[in-house]
Amino acid sequence: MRQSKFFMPTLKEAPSDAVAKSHQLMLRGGYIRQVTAGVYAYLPLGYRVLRKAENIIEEEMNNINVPEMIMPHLLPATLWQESGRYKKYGAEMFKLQDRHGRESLLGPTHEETFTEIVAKNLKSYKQMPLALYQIQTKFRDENRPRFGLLRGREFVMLDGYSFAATREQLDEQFDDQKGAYLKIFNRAGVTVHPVIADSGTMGGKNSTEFQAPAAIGEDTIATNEKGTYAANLEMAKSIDTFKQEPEDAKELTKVATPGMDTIDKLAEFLKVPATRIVKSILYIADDQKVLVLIRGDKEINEVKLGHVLDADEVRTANADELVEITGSEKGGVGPIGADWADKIVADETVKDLYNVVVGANETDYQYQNANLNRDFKVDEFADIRTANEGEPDPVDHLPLKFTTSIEVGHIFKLGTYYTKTMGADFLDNNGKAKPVIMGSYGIGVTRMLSAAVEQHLTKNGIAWPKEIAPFAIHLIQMKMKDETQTELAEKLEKELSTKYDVLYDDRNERPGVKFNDADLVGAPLRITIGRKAKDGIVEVKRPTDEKATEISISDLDAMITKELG
Ligand SMILES: O=C(C[C@@H]1CCCCN1)Cn1cnc2cc(Cl)c(F)cc2c1=O
Ligand SMILES: [Mg+2]
Repeated sequence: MRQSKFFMPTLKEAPSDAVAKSHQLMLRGGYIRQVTAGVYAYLPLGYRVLRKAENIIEEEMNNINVPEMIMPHLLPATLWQESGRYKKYGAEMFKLQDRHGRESLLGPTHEETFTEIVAKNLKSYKQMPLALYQIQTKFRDENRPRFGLLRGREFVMLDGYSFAATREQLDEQFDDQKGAYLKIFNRAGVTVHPVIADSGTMGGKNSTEFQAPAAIGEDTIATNEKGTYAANLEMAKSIDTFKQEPEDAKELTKVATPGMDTIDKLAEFLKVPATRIVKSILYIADDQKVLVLIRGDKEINEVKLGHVLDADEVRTANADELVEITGSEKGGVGPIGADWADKIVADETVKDLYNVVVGANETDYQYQNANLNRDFKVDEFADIRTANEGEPDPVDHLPLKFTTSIEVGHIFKLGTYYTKTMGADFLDNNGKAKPVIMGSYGIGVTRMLSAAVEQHLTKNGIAWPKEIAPFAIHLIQMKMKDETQTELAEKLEKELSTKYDVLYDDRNERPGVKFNDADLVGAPLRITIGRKAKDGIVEVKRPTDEKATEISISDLDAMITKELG
């Protein structure tokens, strides 16, 4: 490809609102251009990378016998009303009306569509297990699109769906997909950890996320050094190492603690450790008042709490509700005499405590020497705490390490939620009607490209992993008027193009411009044809090399084969 013909508008500086490095580089390198908030055009350089990633996906899906298809982007609301999800997603769903006033939407994901078009056509167990996938543009009206392709409002997703007659078949399909995903990320040069993840509103208990470590990531994962435990912090479990020596129950006493509205202040004021304080937070779960207790040195994990409460909406009571319901402001709420609570849920760490401090349900008053069962009850104990870095993991009891990461994939064992609500039954081998069992699987393809850049930054640009690099070889000629250089450059372009994607920088630009642009293209191998062409010498450089090295033409092929395969 001649660079003089390759539309690649580079920028010296990225716009100030681009904060993520991958966003800055994709703008500066002319990979993408924003059309409107969170919506991008993929220019030739960006599109080449996108197509390479999609090709890897197509090969790996082929390898597990999962055929590709594509669903419409424009969907009827009726489909989502049938599954009961139309009203569940608010502003994030792109809704529109067609000319006949029919409610429609731009697909944010396609569980309903695959249930309608595929699951409803599977009448016999003999037709399963079956899986299909698409690489398709999704629309989600993110409130704050940011970081370029990391969080856009229109993005490319690989989404696949599996259909099974039995749980065992689903388990197998899930493992096949997980294996294929690990190969896809590996070939795309994106380091990922498969982690235990929250299934959110998708039903089913556990799902697996593929998390790519990167400083810009919005997620945190907890892993141990042996790699035998990895979970999204929303779900991570840790062993509580604190043990309080048993004590005789002392007399319950009420104490004034004016202005002590944080655990640290309270601990200081009463001269007790935070582990002798039990925090009480009032939650409104759907319409239930749930008092949640946790030891003073721990934090409530609201995703875990949500699983325990099994409610659609879980939120903390606001200041007014707090006073109205409990009679106390924040910090003074407690479990003693809390008859207003529909339920009292406590983290497991509250169980083996003696003579603790709890709110007296009166602003600025606490009880000391409160004891479980004598002074207050707990309806349910559960792990609702956020794990802390350094605490032992639940598998090998090794210290948990936290890593900031980007969610680039998420796979779910959906079960029968969609097929039950939308009526996709099949006849099993006993002729009994049963709902098809589904799985759904996804990779954020455009997000994955940004993750690849975040993981392969160089001082002045990108070091693309070779399988998704926009070009494998970047030929740079120093002086376009030099006949010898042109002759060699054109010879190399012709020969190398038979085996590799070659970008030949034939522009009349100064060397500095050419090299700066080459840093942004980030091809695994840069070959410079300059003064020494007449001696049969060129320079080669990888994006991660500090500087170029000279090599004679006769050694070039062997070096390229070693470098690029
Ligand atoms: O998309 C998934 C689950 C899996 C992920 C892998 C590929 C198949 N889908 C979860 N999710 C996320 N955001 C959404 C936003 C809107 Cl507006 C919506 F209507 C639905 C969803 C939604 O269902
Ligand atoms: Mg997810």
